[in-house]
Parts: sequence; C-alpha cells; structure tokens
Amino acid sequence: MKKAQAQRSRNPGGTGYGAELLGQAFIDSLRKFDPVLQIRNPVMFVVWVGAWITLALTIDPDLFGPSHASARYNGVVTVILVITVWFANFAEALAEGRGKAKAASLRHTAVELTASRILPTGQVETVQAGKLRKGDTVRVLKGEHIPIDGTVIEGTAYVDESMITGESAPVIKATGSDIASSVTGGTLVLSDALVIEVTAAPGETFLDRMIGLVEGAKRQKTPNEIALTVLLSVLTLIFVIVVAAVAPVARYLHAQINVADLIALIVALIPTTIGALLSAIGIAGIDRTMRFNMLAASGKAVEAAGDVNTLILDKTGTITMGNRQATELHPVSGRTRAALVQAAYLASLFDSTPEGRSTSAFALAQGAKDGPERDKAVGTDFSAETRMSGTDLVDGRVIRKGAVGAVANYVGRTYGVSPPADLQALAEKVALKGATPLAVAVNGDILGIVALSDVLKPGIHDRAAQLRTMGIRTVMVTGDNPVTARVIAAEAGVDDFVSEADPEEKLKLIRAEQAQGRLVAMTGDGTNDAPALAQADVGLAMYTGTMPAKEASNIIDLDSDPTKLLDLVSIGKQMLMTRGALTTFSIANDVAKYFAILPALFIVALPGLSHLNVMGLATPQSAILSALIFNALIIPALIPLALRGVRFQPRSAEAMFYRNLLVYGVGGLVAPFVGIKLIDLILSLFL
Ligand SMILES: Nc1ncnc2c1ncn2[C@@H]1O[C@H](COP(=O)(O)OP(=O)(O)OP(=O)(O)O)[C@@H](O)[C@H]1O
Ligand SMILES: [K+]
Ligand SMILES: [Mg+2]
Repeated sequence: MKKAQAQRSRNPGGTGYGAELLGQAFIDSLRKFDPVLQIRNPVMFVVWVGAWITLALTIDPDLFGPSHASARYNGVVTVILVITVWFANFAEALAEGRGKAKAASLRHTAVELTASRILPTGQVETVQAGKLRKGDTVRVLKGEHIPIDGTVIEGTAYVDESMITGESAPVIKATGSDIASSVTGGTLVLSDALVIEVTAAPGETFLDRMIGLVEGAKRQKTPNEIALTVLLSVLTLIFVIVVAAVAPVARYLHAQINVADLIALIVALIPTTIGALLSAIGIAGIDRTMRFNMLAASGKAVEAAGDVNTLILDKTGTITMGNRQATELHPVSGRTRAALVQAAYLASLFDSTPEGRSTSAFALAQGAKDGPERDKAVGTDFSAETRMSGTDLVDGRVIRKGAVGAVANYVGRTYGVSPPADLQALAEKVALKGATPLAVAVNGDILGIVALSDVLKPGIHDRAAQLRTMGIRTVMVTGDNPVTARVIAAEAGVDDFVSEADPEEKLKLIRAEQAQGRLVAMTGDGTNDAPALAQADVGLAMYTGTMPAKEASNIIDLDSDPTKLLDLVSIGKQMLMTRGALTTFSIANDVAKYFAILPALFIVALPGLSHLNVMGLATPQSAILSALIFNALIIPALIPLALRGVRFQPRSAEAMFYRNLLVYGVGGLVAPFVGIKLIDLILSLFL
C-alpha cells in the first residue's frame, strides 16, 4: 500500500484539462473583464484601458484630432487587444479551475452531513452537523458519514477516508491510540458502528480547513510575486511615458501618428506575456502540490519550499522505513538470555508503537511466556522526552526499556546503581550496524539489549545527492544514539546529523539555521513537533498527525509520507524557475517587437528609417497588426508551459539560471522575428 501511494504521488494522474474544466474556464474568463479584478494586474490593465480608447477611436477615428487611420483599422486593433486581455483571463481561470472543482465537491460533502446525536437521556435525535457542539456524543452506523471531527469513544470500524486523503484503502478506527481514534468529518463508516465525541466546532473542522485551503480563501500574492508585479508595473509605466513622448516628437516631424498605433506600440513593448501568465504560474504551483496530495496554506509556503537552504529530516520514518523490527537479543554478562527475553516481553505489553509490537512478537518467538503477571499491570507509554517505555507489574516489579543512555541514567538516578560494564560495548556493536539498541531493565537491573533493525528507504541516497547539487543542505535529526545516527547518516548521504535530540532541540536547531539567514523546511506529525513546524519556513505536517501539528504547519500531506518534503522542494523550485523563465522570455520578446513597430510608425515621415525594417514587413499597418497578433497569440501558446512548469532538473541554481537565460532569453528574442514575419505574410494575402 505504501508503495502504491508513493507511485501515485510521483506520477500524479489527470494532468490534462477536460472539456468541463475548459468550459468553466471560458465562463470565468469572461467574468474577469471586471475592472476591479483587472486593476490588480497593472500590465494587463494598461491593455484593458487601451482597448477602451481604441474602441472610442473605432466609433470616431478623429477623436484626438485628424487621423489617417480608418474606423475599420482601429476596430481590428480593438478586437486584438480585447482578445489579448481575454487570453490572460483564460490562463488564470484555467489555473484556478481544478481547485474550484475540488472545493465544490468538498463543499457538497460538507453541507450534506447530518448527525445522530445521543442525548443525555440516551435517546438519539437527528440534527444537522452544523448544530453539533464540542463535547456532544454522536452515533455513526455502517454506511453513514461521520458528521464532524471527533474521537472514537466506543466501537471499532473500518472507515473510508478517500474523500479526504484520496487513499482508497479503508482505515481501522477504534478507541485508544492517538491516530486510530481520531476521525474526520465527511469520511464514511464502512463496517460496524462508532460512538464519537465531537472535538471540533462547526466551521473549524478539518474539512472546513481543507475547503479554505483549496478555495484559496487565504490565497494572496506571494512576496516574490509582489516584487515581480512591482517590477513589471514600473517597466510598464516607463514604456507608457516613453511612448507618450513619441507624440510630440512626431508632431515636430510633421508625422501624423494614429493614437491606436501608439497604443499598439505600448502594448507590444510592455511585458504582457509574463503579465498575463504570472498569476496562473503561482496558482498552478499550488495546484501541483494538490495533485501530489498535499494541501498548501498559501503559495508563499510552496515558494518558500523552492528557496529552502536547509532540509531537516527525521531519521526514523523519513530516511528509514520506520518500521523497526526487533532482530537480536544480547544479554550482558552474568544475566541469562531467558531473563532478558521475558523482561523484553513484559516491557512491551502495552507498547503499541512498531518498536513495541515487534519486540513483544520477537520475544514470544524466542520463548517468552505470557503469564498471569500481565493482570492489573500498568503500562507507561513511550515518550520522546524520556526515550523509554515500560510496565509496572502488580508484584512490584518495574520494567523499563529504552535508549541505552536514557535507561543507564534512569537506573543511576532511581536506584543508584551503575550500568553493567559491558553494556556500552554491546550497544555499540548493534549501533555500528545502523540498528537501534534498547536496554531492558527490571528494578534497576539492566539485563541486556534488544536490537531494532531499520532499513533505509530506497533512493534516499540519490535524493540527498540531488539536493546537494541544488545547493540544499540536508540535516538528519534523531532521538537515537550518536553511533546509530552516524552510521545511518553516512549510508543516507546527508550532509549533517544531530543525535539524541528531543523536540525542544529540533526547535533550537531550526532557529539556529534561520539566524544564519537560511530558509528551513521540516516535517513532523506529533504535538511536540508543532512548535518546530510553526517555526520552520516550510512546515509539512502529516494528515495522520495530531491537530496541533496540522494547525502549526503550512502544508499538510494527505498521504502522510514525510519524504514528500523532497517533492515539495522540487515543486517550489520549478514554480520559481517557470516564473523566471517566462519573465526572461517576455522581456526578450518585447525587444524584438520594437523592431517591427517603430519603423512602421515613422516610415512615412522618415523614409530613412526603412532600413530599420529589418523584417521586411509588407506595410506599416500589417507590421503593427502582426506584432499585436503575435503578442496576443504567444499567451495561449505558453499557457501549457505556465501550468505544467518548465523542465526541471536537480542542478545548481546558477547552472539552471544560465540554461534558462539561454533557452528563454535567446528563444524569446528569436521567436517574434519568425512569428511576426509569418503573420505578416498571411495578413498580406488578405489585405
Ligand atoms: N517504543 C519504544 N520504547 C522504548 N524506547 C523507544 C521506543 N521507541 C524508540 N525508543 C528509543 O527512544 C529513542 C528516541 O526515540 P525518538 O522517537 O525520539 O527518535 P527515533 O525514533 O530514534 O528517531 P527520529 O527522531 O528520527 O524519530 C529511540 O532511538 C529509541 O532508542
Ligand atoms: K508585450
Ligand atoms: Mg521516532
């Protein structure tokens, strides 16, 4: 199942745009002619205003004084300008489409939810999910949707969570452990029945949060996007001023200049290509994270992922498979193997972690006995702070297992005894294999070591190498001992590691990196990861994690796969690169258009300028129209690239920069010469 998930994330299906999405985008693109929306994009707003002026000139060609331009010519310019704006609208509408469709389906799920509330009298009443309050108890039968987020307080059932996570395999829900007992509103009970205590207020559920994220309620322009918008606006303003200055020059030269031609010149020179596609690129970046089954709180988080300098990775479960299996038992000298086996078993009676379950299974296989001792025994859960877990038996025996250092400290502190002389050497032997040694103690008497083996995730070494090429430093952080940590860090090829780290130290590490001006990303799932997730520039929380972790993060992975942090970095980088590449292309493009339009404007007054007509365009009018048509057509031509992103390879930022400058800069310079000439040839057939 894990594998299928990974595959789906790497090849997110459905990259095509169906007829339905295209139809919806068409309708939305018409709505976007609204000036209130247009003014948010200054470059396209100039085109929009230009279209109104040329429309006025279509009605009265002599509006701004006598002109040789015909109403028909001005009308054609108007149509091209309107289409240019419409293409930009369409790009944005298309980028927004999938998110809107997903939000609509989630909304649909949300409004249909009803609940069977259990009253204090024991009676059951049917209410709208919106009427539920925190602390209410609801009953959900087989075939019913869970009305709201809650904790299972009775029953065990299979639940279909695919409407939230996209994962079709059902999940078992029961009382007890953190993950298994928490249920999400909107999911479907497939078997049996559950009684649930409501933990979220209506409007604050995970489904509500998802709708908010997907709909982009919080979708604002990212800092990078704002900076680029400002730059493009300034550039646009400069061109408007420059072209406005052409008019007096023309008058001085007694050249009669048509205002529609001046507007055409402005539109050709201002960076309309990137202006039209900028917001689509950002939305497509968020959309791509969604197709990788991650939910981003904002484009800012995705963008930050693209700029990340340091990646903090957990060892267990991120770099390794995380399903640690007990594989060996090493008694210290003077203690029997049988005693160690039995103690390891008893220590794990209540430990439901993978480590605990595999330890008890292994101990049973090695001859541990399940006796009456387990009655009335009390379990102590594992915690990352104590690094231990264990069982207190009714006969007074206190059994603990945990990290070797932690157990050695604990017996010293609590019983005043020093650990066996050969403990450290045994532990080191296990650790040198990359396994995790756990010491087992009964009433302060350390009996020996259980070795937990873990395997590296396939491809992790390549991933670390790719990240290094991109200039990203990888730091493995683990609660495990330094020897195991060193071995795993070397095998994984990460740049650095921190061992014996508790959650507090993770937070400190992030702060230290940020203090050096670095952007930091990390993954986590526990409540004690929440501060670090909030502190990191990119905090990726697991869907199976606790609510505080999900709230503190700015991205949630619905597959709960920590390695997706690596995909996220690629998505962010690709988004930044696409923006850069199309900006380069757009500006290079405009330079070329200059050669088409400027000679055309002055050719009558200054025949000497004709040698500037390097493209040999047919007539001044067809030159201007060809440039404008090219300027419009390049937008839809680049929509697929804007939405899909430029080809991305893990290389250094510098190498990528030069490659893009070459491809999109030179390409952008050459394309208009070819395109405009071609359009001019076609036009001259008709004119
Ligand atoms: N169920 C358990 N019972 C007792 N001790 C455990 C248990 N699970 C882990 N430990 C010990 O506690 C240590 C710290 O655990 P913690 O979860 O903080 O780190 P980790 O799992 O080794 O690595 P990571 O920080 O990458 O998750 C482990 O290395 C191990 O020695
Ligand atoms: K342009
Ligand atoms: Mg752990």
